[in-house]
Amino acid sequence: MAGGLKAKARIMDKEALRRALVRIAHEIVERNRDLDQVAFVGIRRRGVPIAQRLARYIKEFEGQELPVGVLDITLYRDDLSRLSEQPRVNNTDVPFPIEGKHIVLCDDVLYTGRTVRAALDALVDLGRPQTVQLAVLVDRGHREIPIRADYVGKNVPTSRREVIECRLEEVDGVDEVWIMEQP
Ligand SMILES: O=P(O)(O)OC[C@H]1O[C@H](OP(=O)(O)OP(=O)(O)O)[C@H](O)[C@@H]1O
Ligand SMILES: O=c1cc[nH]c(=O)[nH]1
Repeated sequence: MAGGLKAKARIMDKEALRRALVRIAHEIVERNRDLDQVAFVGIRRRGVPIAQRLARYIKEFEGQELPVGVLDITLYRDDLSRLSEQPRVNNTDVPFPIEGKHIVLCDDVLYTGRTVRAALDALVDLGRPQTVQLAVLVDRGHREIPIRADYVGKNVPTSRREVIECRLEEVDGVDEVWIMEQP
């Protein structure tokens, strides 16, 4: 649980989370007729299991295995100077050409949009995709730059004092989404 924050409400449980990602997987298939040109890129950390799960669902429905890469955007964040941690070693791992591909960029929460902006910077350093589409589990609003998601698991109106906490089995040992607030 995030330090100093109080749990306010659980807004998604394991089943709701599964249903949201299954729906997004179907939407991706519907929107991308040339599925063999689609690849996933997850933003570390929790965007990675989301990308892996979407690829797994598409394999189950369509029998098609799609590549999954990992983007570590720490060094691209425009608020890097405000982060308390030292910049981490860049753990980006996109082991396929993104040139001409339809890239589905995945993250858990979309808030100001600055993480996604940084991810776009990191992506274009790797090549020139045909399109970049954005999939997020939760869109909580409050954008500070003109970024929007193509696929949204759940739109959650929030106040700025609140924080959305996505917990995923692969990282946190449990699948659920909470609204947290300052005490
Ligand atoms: O739209 P933004 O304002 O950029 O916020 C969204 C980002 O914030 C969180 O990451 P955070 O930097 O908190 O690190 P984490 O992945 O360790 O949770 C979340 O995972 C998103 O990547
Ligand atoms: O509420 C928020 C905002 C940014 N990142 C999160 O994970 N939650």
